[in-house]
Amino acid sequence: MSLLKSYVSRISLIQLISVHLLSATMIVLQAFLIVYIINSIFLNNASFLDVVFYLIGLIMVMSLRALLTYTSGHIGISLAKNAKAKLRMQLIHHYTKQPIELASQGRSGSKVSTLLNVVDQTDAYYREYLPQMVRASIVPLTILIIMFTQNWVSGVIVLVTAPFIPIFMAIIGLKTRDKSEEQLNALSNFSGQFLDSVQGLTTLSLFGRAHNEQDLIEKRSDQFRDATLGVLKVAFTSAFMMELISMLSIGLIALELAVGLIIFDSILFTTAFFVLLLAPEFYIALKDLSSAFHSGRESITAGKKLEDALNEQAESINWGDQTIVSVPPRITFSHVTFAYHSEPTLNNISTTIEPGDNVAIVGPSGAGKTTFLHVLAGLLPVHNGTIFINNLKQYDLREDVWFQQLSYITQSPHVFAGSIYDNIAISKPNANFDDVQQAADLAKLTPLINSLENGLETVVGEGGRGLSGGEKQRLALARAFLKQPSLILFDEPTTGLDLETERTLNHAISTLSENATVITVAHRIHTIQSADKILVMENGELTAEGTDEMLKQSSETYRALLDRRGGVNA
Ligand SMILES: Nc1ncnc2c1ncn2[C@@H]1O[C@H](COP(=O)(O)OP(=O)(O)OP(=O)(O)O)[C@@H](O)[C@H]1O
Repeated sequence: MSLLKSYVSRISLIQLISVHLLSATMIVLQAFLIVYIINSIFLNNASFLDVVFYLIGLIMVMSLRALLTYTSGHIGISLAKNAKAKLRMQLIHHYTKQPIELASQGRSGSKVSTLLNVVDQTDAYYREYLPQMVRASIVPLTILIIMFTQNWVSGVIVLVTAPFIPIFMAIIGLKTRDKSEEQLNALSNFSGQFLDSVQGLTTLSLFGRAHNEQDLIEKRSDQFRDATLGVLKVAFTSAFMMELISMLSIGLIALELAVGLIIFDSILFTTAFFVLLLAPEFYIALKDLSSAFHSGRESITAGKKLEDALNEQAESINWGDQTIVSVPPRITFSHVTFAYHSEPTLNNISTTIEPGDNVAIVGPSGAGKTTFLHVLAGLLPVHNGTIFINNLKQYDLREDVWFQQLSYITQSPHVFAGSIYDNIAISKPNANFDDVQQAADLAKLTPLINSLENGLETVVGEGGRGLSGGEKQRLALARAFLKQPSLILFDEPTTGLDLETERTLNHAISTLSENATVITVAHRIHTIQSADKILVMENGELTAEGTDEMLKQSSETYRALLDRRGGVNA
């Protein structure tokens, strides 16, 4: 609730209050003019000319009322538009700021659903709930005061019956809160299931599970339909109850007025008529509030969900404002520890990597090699200890300065939906066409590009042409050639690449390493043995480091690793 409220500006609130104060005045004026005109024509036998000014006045009041209703709606719509845009920006900012450990936890489908559907559900709060709340706190009160001044008995009837509407609203509100939470969860599950299934369709088909997944999607879709119908059921019951209460109340007022007018002769016709015209206006304002309250409840639930999503916190890195003076930098790990959960994944790691070094990280699966690269890259925060870059604490550096120095070639580089050109240029936004072409050439992408009808402009990624594992690696290399980083982190593909791609990779990395430090999670004997320094990791610890020659003598684990790769005597 407070999140949604925080997007309501004071100016919009003042505008809404002014519009509804004016609107309340118009309602009273309209009833007065109708009573006056009818009384003049039917009881005082006035001519058309006698009342023509009042008629013009009535038309103007009615038009103004319509204009005020439109203005109130317009304020609500622009409030909703601005708030939704800000909410989406806040969410995107939050998601992009999340360290990869948190980013990889949540399902993408549910995040997409939060960003699109849940934000959309807040719409009703600004468009209906808020304007109606303002209206309901001004219009009924004004009418009630006027009624008391005219005929206190009618005022008392309204005062006694009116609380039933908020009481019902509160009961229904409690019921809809659970129902709309149910509906939002069902929608989020449905979206998550659908996106995950589409993304994993190949795997599912290979395991013959596509039909099971289809059934699951159908089940989730049914759950969402049932939850929606549940919400609608409550909404219809609520509308029926509101209608009943207001009809009975207006009937009661009419009866009381009729008794006063006909039997006791204690009330004037004009007063009775005036009160009778105002009574429905009183209940209309409350009924509108009740239906707005219903949509508002859904929005408030959505707001809570958004608040939860925004409050989902993981330790993030607070970067400083220092720059790197000399590149490639000297990198020093001093007692660095990192844990995804309770057990440390990197445990008390200390080592120094000299500028221009070619370092290989080896170790059994799950030893923490990739995590080492993530932590050094600044994608995961160090929990204990410090990484020094040229004697400066890493986090004292400016974030953009640090990432400017870095290229990280993962095992499966991401290909964005866009042209090959855009996918390469992403690493250096101000690059010109020749730079991009040269980078593609150095990464040996040119034969592929030349074989395509649209060349560098060929659309790849989602909605475009697919790329093979080797082609993705070359694309990542082209990004690195374009960027010319001073530090290259490379997670060597474990899957067998064809000889040509492997040769290209070797050649490209050695060209890039002429002006950069290269740290590779290495799987191939050649990479390991040609490294200046090898780090041996086991269970998150750095158990040995040195050259191939040194480690063959001193490290049992290293010998075993080489042995398994058939390279102990290489
Ligand atoms: N996002 C994550 N959340 C929780 N635990 C994780 C996460 N990523 C990795 N781990 C765990 O951390 C440990 C180290 O993983 P890491 O990927 O760094 O190992 P690795 O040495 O690179 O393994 P491999 O050679 O198989 O790629 C593993 O036990 C892994 O299960």
